[in-house]
Amino acid sequence: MSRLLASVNSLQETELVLSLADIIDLKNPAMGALGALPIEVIEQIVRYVDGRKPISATIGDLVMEPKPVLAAIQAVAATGVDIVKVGMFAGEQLACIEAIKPIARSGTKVVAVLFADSQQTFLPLEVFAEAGFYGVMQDTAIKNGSSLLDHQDLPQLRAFVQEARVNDLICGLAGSLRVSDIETLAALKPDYLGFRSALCQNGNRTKTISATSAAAVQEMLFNCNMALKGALAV
Ligand SMILES: O=C[C@H](O)COP(=O)(O)O
Repeated sequence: MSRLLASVNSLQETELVLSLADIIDLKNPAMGALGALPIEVIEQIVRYVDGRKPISATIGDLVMEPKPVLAAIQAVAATGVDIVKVGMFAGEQLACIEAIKPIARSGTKVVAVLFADSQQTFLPLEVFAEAGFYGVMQDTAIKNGSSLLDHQDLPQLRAFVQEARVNDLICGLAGSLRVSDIETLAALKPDYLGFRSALCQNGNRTKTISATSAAAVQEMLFNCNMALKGALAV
């Protein structure tokens, strides 16, 4: 079953999705694909959620330089979130992975976010597994309405999910996903599907979350999971 990751930017939005989402993802969409929220806001939401759902949080759209990336991960992890999401933006990716390795291997759950719309070739996922990362996800860096499926075809995404599984990495798919993409992507059985745009008013990720849109996403994913479960049982 694929779980629902919902990206929120405030306590109010957290309240709105708490019962619908499986993972509460904290980010500031106005500051980029993985825009970071202020540490105080993350702390406030961690206190409010109080363990009822797992929480992930982003460190911002940072150029890959070991020192600032590591410092940002440590600051976000110290808030008590369960998972820290780190975008594999341009820069010294391998040096950053090496710098993250000691904290990832000693228990900080780090998820590497790979960008399907970037020109860079993905590193083999075993690099992240070897460094102790908790998981990997695909997302899009440029939020112009084009979705993950505009950049990766199904065989590529299926191979990504399988490669993650073989390497014991939690695997997520996101990138301006629409309700109509859910059936196709849930069939690949990633651990979670991530949403922001589809939850918001008019599908605009910088607007606030609409309860109706969030419910529609949750209902579709629930129905697809149930159908897949039924198909397995037959
Ligand atoms: O982690 C998931 C993202 O927040 C997805 O955002 P998006 O649907 O606007 O691309």
